[in-house]
Amino acid sequence: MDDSHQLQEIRARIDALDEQLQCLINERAELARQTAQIKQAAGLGENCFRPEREAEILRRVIARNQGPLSGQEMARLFREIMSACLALETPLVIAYLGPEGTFTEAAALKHFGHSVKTQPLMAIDEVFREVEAGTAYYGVVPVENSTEGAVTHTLDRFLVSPLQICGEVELRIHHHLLSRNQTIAEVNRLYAHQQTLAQCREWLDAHLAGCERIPVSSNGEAARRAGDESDCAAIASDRAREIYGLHALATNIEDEPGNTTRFLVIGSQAVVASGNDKTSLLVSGPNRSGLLYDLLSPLAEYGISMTRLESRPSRRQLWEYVFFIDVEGHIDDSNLTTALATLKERASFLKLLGSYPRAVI
Ligand SMILES: O=C(O)C(=O)C[C@]1(C(=O)O)C=C[C@@H](O)C=C1
Repeated sequence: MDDSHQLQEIRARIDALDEQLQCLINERAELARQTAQIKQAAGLGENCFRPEREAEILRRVIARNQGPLSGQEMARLFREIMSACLALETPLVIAYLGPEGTFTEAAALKHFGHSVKTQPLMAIDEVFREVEAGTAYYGVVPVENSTEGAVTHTLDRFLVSPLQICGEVELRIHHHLLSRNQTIAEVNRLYAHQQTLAQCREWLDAHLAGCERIPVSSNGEAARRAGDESDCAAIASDRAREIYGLHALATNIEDEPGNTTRFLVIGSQAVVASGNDKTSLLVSGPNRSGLLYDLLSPLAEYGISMTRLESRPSRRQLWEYVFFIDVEGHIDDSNLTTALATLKERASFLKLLGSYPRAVI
């Protein structure tokens, strides 16, 4: 049956708009290329990625959006346009905790868009090393989960690394039970990252009580094994299911429906203020009564909101701790600069891990 006249008319208007959009996107790409030439001529380095500028653009897209597409959806489209524009300037290499199909890969692509070159590595430590060596411009590593708390490997690595935090990514985590088999009854062994096993504990106790649970380095690795071996399953993402050709025996098996993981973008670049930023610090002092109070009170005094506090063994002295603190604001904000000067006088060790834009998408 022929398409109606009305349908043809609407499609003609869509075609005309697509043509305009395509011209406008290319015009934008040409301008982005010019910004790269200016930055390079001014000796601002070969890395043209500007986290603060991207965050400002994405926030503006969301603020002015009128629908029917949602602000987040529109921001994701602009995220990809900027990613393609940047790829014309510098092909960014992003190292992440792999293998392919991990949530860290999804976080890296959410933050940088799909026009970057991703480099999967098998351990958090390797991601830090690759960025420290300059082989990758940035790295993406998990830092905390809303159900299970801190990723201690990442925190501990900041004690010795010269890298800065250049950004954060938040990702809703959905876990699926994946296998080559068609039924749960055929599954005798289960692979997943230790944190994932913990995030699905109640579901596993109810549905796979007798099954051996084997922690592995990542959910991507778990899915890879489930693709190679019979009578086993993995807990991993939908992307891992696609990559390793597995069946979903059960979907969304995480115990907490709001399960979210926060990732950090690490690099060697100090990021300029974007207008809505966070700053991360590492601080410690000799154990004494009131130490933590003394370290935190300058923040309260200067009206700085703390979004996170985590303690870890200092690894220098028994029962001495370092505190990882996230606050709102940028290090160039005068109240934060003053508060940190006071804090520094009271601490034996203070390291600024970086100021960076709050996650936008
Ligand atoms: O404004 C710049 O400095 C650009 O390089 C352009 C642009 C963009 O596409 O808008 C591209 C990459 C940067 O990360 C930020 C913005």
